[in-house]
Amino acid sequence: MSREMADALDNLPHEDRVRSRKLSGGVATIIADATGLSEAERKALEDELRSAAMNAPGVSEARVALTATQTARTLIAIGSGKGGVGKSTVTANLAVALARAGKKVGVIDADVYGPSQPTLLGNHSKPEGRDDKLLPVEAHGVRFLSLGQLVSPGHALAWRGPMATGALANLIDADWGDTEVLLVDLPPGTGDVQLSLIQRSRPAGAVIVSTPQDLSLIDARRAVDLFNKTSVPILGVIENMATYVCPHCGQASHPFGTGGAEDAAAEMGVPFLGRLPLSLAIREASDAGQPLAAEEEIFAAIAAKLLAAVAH
Ligand SMILES: Nc1ncnc2c1ncn2[C@@H]1O[C@H](COP(=O)(O)OP(=O)(O)OP(=O)(O)O)[C@@H](O)[C@H]1O
Repeated sequence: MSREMADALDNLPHEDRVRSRKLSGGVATIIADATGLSEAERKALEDELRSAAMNAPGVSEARVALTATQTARTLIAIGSGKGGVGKSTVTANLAVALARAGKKVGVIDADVYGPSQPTLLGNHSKPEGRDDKLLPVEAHGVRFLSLGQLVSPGHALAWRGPMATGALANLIDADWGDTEVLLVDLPPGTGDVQLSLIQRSRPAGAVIVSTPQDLSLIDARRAVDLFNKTSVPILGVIENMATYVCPHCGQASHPFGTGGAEDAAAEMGVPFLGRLPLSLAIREASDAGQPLAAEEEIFAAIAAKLLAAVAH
């Protein structure tokens, strides 16, 4: 290789990202580090390096390889055995708590029966597409995509297997950029839709949300079984709608019992992450799209436990 050629490849753009360069038989091979870049930025980096290399004397072909193209991202599935236990509410609050703890957080709302994250997170805008990929929208420092954004408002979803899986694939393969933790709000239940969604998204772990009473716990056990069957580790169980404190007299009562989910978690040998009260403030904050307006401390503690669980 002549001195001139070597110099030409020495003057590539994005020097800080170029890890190696080689010129052999007219073929330039450049390896660059694309850590943390979005899909569009990666493409721009690749294009600029290729055209700069092609302009170097003696180069007839340029190959550019990008490393670290996948950000190390932890996908966590949030499931429940049955509907209405507050899985979506817990997901939204947990996401914002994780963001406040300094994590780059995304939420995928895969609830085919009732995608509610746009309401819970208070942002009903539609995601745009770039390079054939969806760009998540943002609210409260959390990026999110919802199946609900893909249809017009008020249209019932209840998609069947292949359609749901296909739509979810678009959400998972979206341009999540440097997102570190991605929570997937699964549809309630343990049927085929859930099974294929779990297999498709291959989460690093799962969290089960349950109310404290027996019937809900039987279903929660089924959800645990489903994750065991698919070899997804259970990161823990969250008990929702436990104690109710009367806003007028301050007396605590337990409409759905209390402690049931903690006992069941112990019996199943899975961690217990925390307990949330049945609270008007949580319901009002959810309806208003203001997650963490209520019970911020409990959600922060659960988020910390969850981060510790995925670190192991
Ligand atoms: N701890 C709580 N205290 C008071 N209300 C709650 C609490 N958790 C959830 N809710 C309310 O319960 C209802 C159901 O919650 P949510 O939609 O999160 O449940 P879900 O398990 O995701 O249900 P589905 O999967 O069937 O949509 C909502 O109106 C929500 O505001």
